Amino acid sequence: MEQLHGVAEVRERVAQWRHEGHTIGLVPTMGNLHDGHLSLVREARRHCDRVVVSIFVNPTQFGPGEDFDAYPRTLDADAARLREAGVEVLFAPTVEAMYPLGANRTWVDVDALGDYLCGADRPGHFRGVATVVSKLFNIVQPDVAVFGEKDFQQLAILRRMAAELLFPIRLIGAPTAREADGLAMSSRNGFLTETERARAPLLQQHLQDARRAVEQGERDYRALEKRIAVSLAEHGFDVDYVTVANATTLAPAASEDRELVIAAAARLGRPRLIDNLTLSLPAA
Ligand SMILES: Nc1ncnc2c1ncn2[C@@H]1O[C@H](COP(=O)(O)OP(=O)(O)OP(=O)(O)O)[C@@H](O)[C@H]1O
Ligand SMILES: CC(C)(CO)[C@@H](O)C(=O)[O-]
Ligand code: BAL
Repeated sequence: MEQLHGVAEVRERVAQWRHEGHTIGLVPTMGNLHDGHLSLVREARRHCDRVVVSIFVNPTQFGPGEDFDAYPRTLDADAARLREAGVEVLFAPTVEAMYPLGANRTWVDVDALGDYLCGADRPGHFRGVATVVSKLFNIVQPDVAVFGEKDFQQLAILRRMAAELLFPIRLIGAPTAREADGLAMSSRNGFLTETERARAPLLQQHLQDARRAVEQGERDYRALEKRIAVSLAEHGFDVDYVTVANATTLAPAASEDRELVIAAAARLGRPRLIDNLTLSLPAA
């Protein structure tokens, strides 16, 4: 596995691969890799014969007071895992490489989809994500890019961005990898204390309770969201949101919507955890 830090080096390697007739998959990450990330690598491998994983803790998607400085940076351990997984290139750029003119003035901002869920609590977050992913797409120019469904809103925004900006890249969503007790894997789980870690699967369990209620006919989604949020708070979560949303628009679901996503974000001690479930209701 090659470890590249410069934009020009990556472009050169990709040009060589193209010349040799290879297909290229990209898996963008912020590092501190876990089995969820490796499942994205395996998915990329299913579609392409050359895989690039990027590791970049992108400053423009963190708001003031968020954990940019504290975000775990474990490049050597990550590189070892990727080498073992058979990845061809690890692209780990510096901030200067990704933002060559300093403070960024060119932004990719996807309207509307960013207004809900995490977008409401993290203003500017998805603008930072869409901008940096555009830069990565521009550098690597992959055939396929793989993202996790754990970040459901991110995936929806990036799909829209790729379609509207005419990136000739197929975006693939990969299912959320979970610990044995159902907790969605996340780099930030490492910040949980032992007691918090034992409680953390309750987030997923509450989403399953909500899904069961909807399957059994509950259509007062606002009341359901409130019930779930109150119960999470009683279990020690500091809830940002619990939302039953339209899976396409991400707006709060109406009773006639059929494709739903039930999503939540809540702080448990230090980290903010997110999770979601999707649900298709039969035509009314
Ligand atoms: N449990 C998981 N299963 C599948 N994909 C995941 C999982 N966790 C993260 N991903 C995906 O990996 C990619 C990189 O995410 P990232 O590096 O932010 O990891 P993370 O563990 O989500 O970190 P954090 O939650 O602390 O931001 C994203 O596409 C994300 O959706
Ligand atoms: C897609 C991404 C790598 C962009 O920085 C990040 O938002 C993430 O890790 O999900
Ligand atoms: N996986 C989401 C990236 C972030 O929380 O900034």
